[in-house]
Amino acid sequence: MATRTDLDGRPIKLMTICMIGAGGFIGSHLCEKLMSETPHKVLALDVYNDKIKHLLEPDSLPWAGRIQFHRLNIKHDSRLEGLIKMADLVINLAAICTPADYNTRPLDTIYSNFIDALPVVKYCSENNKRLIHFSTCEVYGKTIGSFLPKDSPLRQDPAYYVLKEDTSPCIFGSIEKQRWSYACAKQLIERLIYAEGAENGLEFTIVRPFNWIGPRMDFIPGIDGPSEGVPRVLACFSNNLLRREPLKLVDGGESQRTFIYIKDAIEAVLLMIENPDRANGHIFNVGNPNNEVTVRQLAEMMTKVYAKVSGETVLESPTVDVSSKEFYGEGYDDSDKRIPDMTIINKQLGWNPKTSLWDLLESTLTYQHRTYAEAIKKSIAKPSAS
Ligand SMILES: NC(=O)c1ccc[n+]([C@@H]2O[C@H](COP(=O)([O-])OP(=O)(O)OC[C@H]3O[C@@H](n4cnc5c(N)ncnc54)[C@H](O)[C@@H]3O)[C@@H](O)[C@H]2O)c1
Ligand SMILES: O=c1ccn([C@@H]2O[C@H](COP(=O)(O)OP(=O)(O)O[C@H]3OC[C@](O)(CO)[C@H]3O)[C@@H](O)[C@H]2O)c(=O)[nH]1
Repeated sequence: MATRTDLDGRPIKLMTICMIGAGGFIGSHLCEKLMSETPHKVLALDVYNDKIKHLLEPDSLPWAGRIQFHRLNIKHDSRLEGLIKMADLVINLAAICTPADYNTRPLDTIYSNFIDALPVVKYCSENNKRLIHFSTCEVYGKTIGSFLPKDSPLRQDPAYYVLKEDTSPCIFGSIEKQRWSYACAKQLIERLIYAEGAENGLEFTIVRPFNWIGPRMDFIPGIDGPSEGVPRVLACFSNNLLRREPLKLVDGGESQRTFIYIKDAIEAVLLMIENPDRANGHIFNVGNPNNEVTVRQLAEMMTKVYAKVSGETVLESPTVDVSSKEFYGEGYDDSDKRIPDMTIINKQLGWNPKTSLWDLLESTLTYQHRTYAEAIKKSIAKPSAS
């Protein structure tokens, strides 16, 4: 490999990266990128490795020896500190991060996103290890604009809805709206990391992903995950399309999101990894402000794209409305709108997202169809045991 240089033209030092949560959606793409495009070593920690199996086997892979999987639960495993000590950089992705869990398993959610992350921060601080911690766009909660009257002209003013790392407030609902257990736990761990930086000199970067989507996200219920499980919206809608069921729109599908292709987002993370002088001490929004849709529009676009890639016809009634209480249960609430401000990441790393929503859905739904269509057909054909 030719000498690789950072954004300031300096040679990039070879690193050993301890990646916690490496077996998940983002972790699998980050491992893939690090193996195929860099010479860095990865200590991949997770409870599962199904999504990175293709990187671990067979032994003849060009990167064999550069990625090592350690099956462990960071809640209770004495190997964690030793693995952190072996690394130059720690990336923490481990979390419960599916909204269906926030109001139904609030304790697990708070423990996972705050308590379980504490030893990671402590070991990094005590051993002078750089930390890239994955937080979330949900720390912003609701927009200021959502509290204005529906017909207020101020709702059109970006000052009332664009989310900025250094100035936007974090607006959550009441305590009984347990949806916010996740955002609140993520906010507190961000504050703790920031304080470790300020008081003890911890070198850190905090990433706030804005709805990264793509292949390998979550699971398809009844195929590679529990039949009653509720994954994030991409997998929910993929599951509906694969089964030829109407897509379920929660509370009318009026919430707005900006979706970014996982491969664009991973480029941003690689820049953070390899440009510590530009990334340390910063909190970065990572999203695609150009890909904003309502959830209803997302459903309509996914329906069209799926018809194109599968060759199947569209259902007569492609969507159905459900209440959030019916779909998620008591205590659900929602972020109304999520547009990331890109000033800081642009200035520090010169990064911009590239892929349009249509294009990213086309490649993702092609993957979903290729990976799951046969398995779903078989599962439907199989008479259920009664
Ligand atoms: N995907 C997104 O758009 C998005 C948006 C906002 C925030 N995030 C954050 O990014 C991170 C990764 O998200 P993802 O989408 O890849 O989720 P994911 O669920 O696919 O990955 C998380 C991984 O962490 C592992 N994990 C959880 N608890 C663990 C423990 N105690 N010990 C060991 N491993 C454990 C899980 O097994 C899983 O493989 C999370 O912190 C999440 O909050 C993601
Ligand atoms: O079948 C469905 C599933 C969901 N919805 C609605 O879609 C919106 C988005 O839902 P989802 O992708 O599940 O998650 P959120 O965007 O609300 O939250 C995530 O954002 C980042 C992260 O931190 C980690 O990924 C997580 O908290 C939402 O409005 C659902 O109600 C639907 O209509 N139908």
